Formats: sequence, structure tokens, C-alpha cells
Amino acid sequence: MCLLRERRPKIQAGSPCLLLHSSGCPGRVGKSACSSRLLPSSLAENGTSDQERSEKILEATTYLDVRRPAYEPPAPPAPMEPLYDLGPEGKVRETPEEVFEALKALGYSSFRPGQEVTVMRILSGLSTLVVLSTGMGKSLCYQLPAYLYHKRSQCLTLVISPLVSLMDDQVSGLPPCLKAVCIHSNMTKAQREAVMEKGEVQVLLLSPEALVGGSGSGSSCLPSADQLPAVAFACIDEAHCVSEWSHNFRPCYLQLCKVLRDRLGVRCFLGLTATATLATARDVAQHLGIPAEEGIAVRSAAVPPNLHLSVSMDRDRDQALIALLQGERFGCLDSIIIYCTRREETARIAALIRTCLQGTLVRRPLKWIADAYHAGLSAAERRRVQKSFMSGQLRVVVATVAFGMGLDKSDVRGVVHYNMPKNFESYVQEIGRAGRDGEPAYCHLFLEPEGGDLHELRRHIYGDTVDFFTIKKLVQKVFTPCKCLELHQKHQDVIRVRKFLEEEDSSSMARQSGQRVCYKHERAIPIQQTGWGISIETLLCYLELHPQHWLELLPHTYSSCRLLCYRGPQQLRTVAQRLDSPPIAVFLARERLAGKNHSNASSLEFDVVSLSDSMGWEVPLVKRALRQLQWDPRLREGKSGVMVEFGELSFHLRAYGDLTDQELDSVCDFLHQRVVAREKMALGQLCACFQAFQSVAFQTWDETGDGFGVRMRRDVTPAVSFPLQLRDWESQIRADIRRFLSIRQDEKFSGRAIARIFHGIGSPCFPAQVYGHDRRFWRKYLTFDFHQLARLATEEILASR
Ligand SMILES: Nc1ncnc2c1ncn2[C@@H]1O[C@H](COP(=O)(O)OP(=O)(O)OP(=O)(O)O)[C@@H](O)[C@H]1O
Repeated sequence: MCLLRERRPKIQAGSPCLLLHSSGCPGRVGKSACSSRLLPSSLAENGTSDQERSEKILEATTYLDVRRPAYEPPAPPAPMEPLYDLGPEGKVRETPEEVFEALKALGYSSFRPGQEVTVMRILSGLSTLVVLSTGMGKSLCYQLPAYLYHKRSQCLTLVISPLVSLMDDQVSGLPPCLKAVCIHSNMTKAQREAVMEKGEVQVLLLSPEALVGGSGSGSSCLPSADQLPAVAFACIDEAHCVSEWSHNFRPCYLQLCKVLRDRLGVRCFLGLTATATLATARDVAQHLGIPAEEGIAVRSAAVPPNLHLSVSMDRDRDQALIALLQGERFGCLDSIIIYCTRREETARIAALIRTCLQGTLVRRPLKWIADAYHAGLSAAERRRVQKSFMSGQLRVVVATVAFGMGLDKSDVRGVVHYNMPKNFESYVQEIGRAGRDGEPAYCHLFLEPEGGDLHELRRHIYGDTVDFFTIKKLVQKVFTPCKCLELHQKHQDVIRVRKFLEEEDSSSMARQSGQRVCYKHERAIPIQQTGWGISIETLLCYLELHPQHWLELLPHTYSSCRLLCYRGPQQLRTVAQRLDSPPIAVFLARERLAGKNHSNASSLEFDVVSLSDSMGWEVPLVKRALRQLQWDPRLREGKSGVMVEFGELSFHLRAYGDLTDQELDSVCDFLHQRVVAREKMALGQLCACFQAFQSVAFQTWDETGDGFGVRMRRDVTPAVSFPLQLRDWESQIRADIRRFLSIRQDEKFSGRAIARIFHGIGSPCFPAQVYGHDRRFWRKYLTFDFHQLARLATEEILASR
């Protein structure tokens, strides 16, 4: 029995109605499964009192808050049978002749190390993680199985590739016997459909966002499983992004395997990466479903043998860098990348190099010598620098890590780290941009002896973390309370009154057995408003992947709607009262009941996602209904004089609204523990990286000889210590915190927020442009431990209340 039918207003047969529930509730129940919501049109017109009309409109719309039938996603297709069975003892069989023939068809005469075992594992249906350094031939590991699987059963191989800009090149770079296409979220729907109609395709390249973006929402860039050929296996390029322990973690990678399993029935995964520490690799392997006892199937040395590495601890880095670039080893190299941590530094170093090297080398134009690159430059400027570097018209690029992702230049001959990288994986990835052609290349790292780089990188890590208070605010926004439980209980009363107690339906039984009454509500959280360090998307992914599935992430959406009537309040009243516009009717009814009167307003602004949720409509339907007002002929011929705008790009999700206080606390604790663990791990990696470089560093660059030093250095500042002891400065710091709080009495700070300001860490809530002007506090206590500062600040805040 449909629990909801009880509360449906009675509508006379044949009476004119507004259709309030035209295509299904957010649980996407079809029209037939859940009866349409009908509102007598008389309610939307004049003649009834405001209060009465509002109550009736809401009466007709609230039952959806009670319980929506659970959305049952279609069952995934059955997984593909592997090409080869496992041999006795469950081991991969000997490579058959057919595989060597396929290798030849792809243009190669023999396998390189790691390729054969990988190919055979994939053809035997075993998920595999391949960690091979750049240029070792990882691509063949998916190309060959894709070719053979398709030959046998016309199936498809999915390749998830993070760089949309490189996808077209990847497609055209495949061997001629492999037909591939790509789909990414920058393509229009028509372009995507045209791609899918291209006929026989062996490989489909997808961006992670294109795949995950549509999870469960029906707006995926990818056609549904029943429209696609069977998927043989999925290859995840740059697989280290799956692991949150990796330097390049991307939240949507977290959802990849789940989506591939649940929607496309994929069981066999191939992860490819050139940079993964053992911890990252283990984590990725776990995501790919590789049993722990199999370990990491294919793994080579992290650093390609053609790279010559060196580290020095020069006191004057600028001078040493110039000398290095003029020296015997780097002086003759034509293509060099210099990595810096800070954007401002890139411009300064590039100018320094241009000035110092002008005229000292072979006669070349000034613009050939060096240029800066960072994410703060305009897109055109970045393109210009990258193009000049690629074409050999620029010798040195001084860049932040923004440069190099997807750089396809095989003859980069040198990489210099002016600043220390944040961990060993980043280092390996950055030096991996040199010598991809297999020819010798040189990489030098300047390790700041005073530990200044270390402090800077520590600041970045603290800047990426949030405190418990901020997490709590997010949790409150995500799990906004709903009325499901209250309405459910009212409904129980009705049943009891009607003596139907003994026939309680399945949903009330469910509640008694501890299951939820609420079937999740749609919520939007504006991306701009969330002044977060850590990606809020990461936190939301944690909640989605939690065993309790606290929420479901949907593709981003514009959540705010602004409706403006050019002909003033009278026109808005007409829209609200006479037109069949259920969203406006419902919004105004809710506002009226909340005591807000819009009768003299000519514009409205509201959250279209929560409105849609309260009506039980899909967001796109509500948006369409609102947009139609712009052209409604009953208002005026042609343009109606009503303007409807959507703004505020937001995270869009579906979450429970009936969590108990204990559950909310446990969600906060869970998120906080994850955040703290990430911070700890990042700090640990940073220190380990510093100590490792320190142990092999030379005093100056010109001692470096053939590579890393072998002497342990003992005459430098230890990595983990702070030069100034907090206890000696405590009273001064506390006084400064009190002064800061008294100057900014109108604002609210957490202890962590003050520590961020004292460390000069900007955030959308406390931007450097505003707080950085006050030099009395900004960056003042940079050399003190962040957590101790936060503790002192928290104590002072509590004492001031
Ligand atoms: N078995 C093989 N025999 C000869 N050449 C090979 C073999 N496998 C791959 N190659 C060649 O090695 C080069 C590098 O291969 P590929 O691009 O697959 O490397 P990769 O490990 O994916 O590198 P990256 O991490 O930079 O993407 C290519 O030119 C490819 O044609």
C-alpha cells in the first residue's frame, strides 16, 4: 500500500488542476509508480484567503516529505568473462602465441619488462596495478588486451584519463589497428552522441568527471550500460590519484571504481602510474580490488636510470642557480624546467636568469632565455609560454607545479628544484618530465639549509586542513533536518485511529526495525561560500563512500534562482496567482506561512534545489518551468517581461534529513579523524622527504659530481625542530592574540583561524588581500608550531567570552 496516498487532496474528476508532480520525485519514481500530485487550480487563484491558500498548497505538497520509495538503480550488466582461464593453482597461464601475434600487430617485436605479466593478468581477468616509471611502455598494457578482447567479443575497453587537453592526442597516438574515441565533460551532448555513433570502437577514453559526474543522476556524459557494448576492463591512468595518500589526490577518482562496478559491471581494473610510494600503491590496489596477498603486481624502480640526480644546500641559492645554469653540466642543456613553490618567486627567478645570462651564452634573443609560468597567469599567457617551450623557442621555464601535467616534450634535458617538493612522489613526478626520450638528463635540487622551505610547505599543509568547528558547520548544512519523522508519526496516528494497527505497512515496520524513515533530500552547497582549505568535495566523497552511505553526490548545479518582473510587483502577483507555475506558488506559500510577505516585491530569490526537493520534482523540471515564465504568452506577446536567472554553482547532493544528534556527532568525528590523519600523513611525508634529501646533499652545487652525495650531513638544522621555542614567547603571543581579538570584535574566529593568520595562510573566509595588510599579525609567528599557536588562540578565545 502506498503510504502517501492517504494524504492526497481529493480532486474532483474532470476539475482543472495544476500538475505538481509531473515526472517523479527525486527518488526518480516513474509517474506510474507514485501517483501524480494534483492541485486544484482554484487554489492558485484569487478568492481564497492567503493563509488558507498557502496551507492548502503545502498540504498538497508535503506528503513527499514522508517517504519516497527507494530509488533502485538498474542492475549492472554481468561482468565479462576473461579471455583465458587461470591455470592450476589459480596462476596465470603461459603466454599463448595469440598474444605475441597481437603484440606484432601493434607494431612491437618483444615485451618490455612488466608488460607481459600485466597483459596476461588482464586477459585472465585479474585486476592489476602497474607502477612503471615514465616512458617504460605502460600504454601497451591496456592496448594489447583491448585489442584481443575486442577481437574475441566486440567488447569495449574504458580508459579513464585525467587530462582532457591531452585526450585527442592520446586517441590519435594509438596504433592504427585500435579504434578509439574520447568523451569528456567539455563536449556538448550532440558531440558526445556523434562520437558514440561512430560504430566499432575498441577503446573509449573518458575523463573521470565525465564518468562520475552523472552517477545515478541520469545526466552522465556516458550512455547507460544497456546502450554500450560490454566492457572488457577499465584502465585508470594516473591511478595514484585514487589514493588520498598520494600527492595528486582527486576526489572524483575516489568514486571511479564504485561507479564502474555499480553501473557498468566492471570487475577487472588496470591501474597505471609512474609515481606511487608503497603506501599509495597499496591503497590504490585496495581500491582496485586487488587482494592483499597478491601485493602490487608490477612495480619498477621509481626513478628512470637515465636521470642523474643531485642535491646541494647552497647558502645563496640565487647565485648558485645562476652558476649551475652556466656550469659545465647545465650550461649546454637546451630545455630546462625550474620548479618553485611560490608564484611570485617564478617571475623573480625568471627575471634574474634573463638578466644574469643575457649575452653569456650563445647569441639568442632575450625571450629565449627564461620565462615564468604559474596558474595565476592568464590562459593565453600560459599557452604562449608552454608553446614557446614546446617548440624550442624558450630555454628555461621557471614554474610552479602547475607546469608539466601532461607535458608531452620528450627532450627536456634538465629539471631544477629551486624549492623542495612537498613529498617524494611529487619529486619523482616532477623529475620524470626530463629525459622521456631515454637520453641522459640532469636533475638538481636546492635544499634550503635553514628549513625555510620546510616552513613554507608546512603552511600549505595547514592551509589544506579544516578544524572541527568548520566540519560541524558543513555537516549541519548537508544534513538539514527534514520533517519526515514527524510526518511519519502523524501518519502512524492516522493508522492507529483507523484501527489499522495490525496491518502496519512495510515502511512503519521498517522504522521499528531501526531503518530510516527519510529517503534523503536534495541539497545544494554553493562552492564559493565554502571558504575551505581541504577540498569540500573530498569530505563529501568520504561521506558518500562511508559504509552507511550518508549521502549521494550529484553533478554540480546552479542552485540560486532570481526572478525579476520588469513591470513591478503587480506582474509578480499575476505570476504567482494566476499562472500555472507550481514552483512559484509553492515558494510563496511557504514564505507566507513563515510570515514573509512578498506582495510588494518585484523580484524573488530562492534556493531552487531545496524548493524542488520540497515539491518532489526533479531540479531540471523546476528550472524549466521557471524559465518558461520568460516566454509565457499570458503575460505578454514575445518576451514576457519576466527575467529568470540561475546562479551560484553548487555541490549538489542527496542526504538524509533525520539523523539523530548522536549520528551527527559521529559523522563529524569521522570527518575530523580523516582530516587529521591526512594532515599528519602530509607532515610526515614532508619531514621524511627533507631528511632523505638532507642525508645525500652536498654543501654546494659544484661538489655534486656524479650524483647524490653519500655523506650524512650533520651540520644543518634538524627537519622537525622549530628555531624559536614557543614557551619563551608565549606571553607575547597571547598578548598579540588578545590584541587581534579586541581589534576585530565583530568577527568570529576559531583558534585555528587565528593560527592561520599568524602563519600567513589565506583562505576565502580570511583572505590574504584583507588580513595580509595588517603586518602586526599576518605571518608574524611563521616559525612557531601551528598547532601550539592554535591551542593558545583557542584558550584566549575561551577566556575572552
Ligand atoms: N614493447 C615495446 N617495444 C618497443 N617500444 C615500446 C614497447 N612498449 C612501448 N614502447 C614505446 O615506448 C614509448 C613510451 O611508451 P608509453 O608512452 O606507453 O610509456 P608510458 O610508460 O606510458 O610513459 P608515460 O608515463 O610518460 O605516459 C612509446 O614510444 C612506445 O611506442
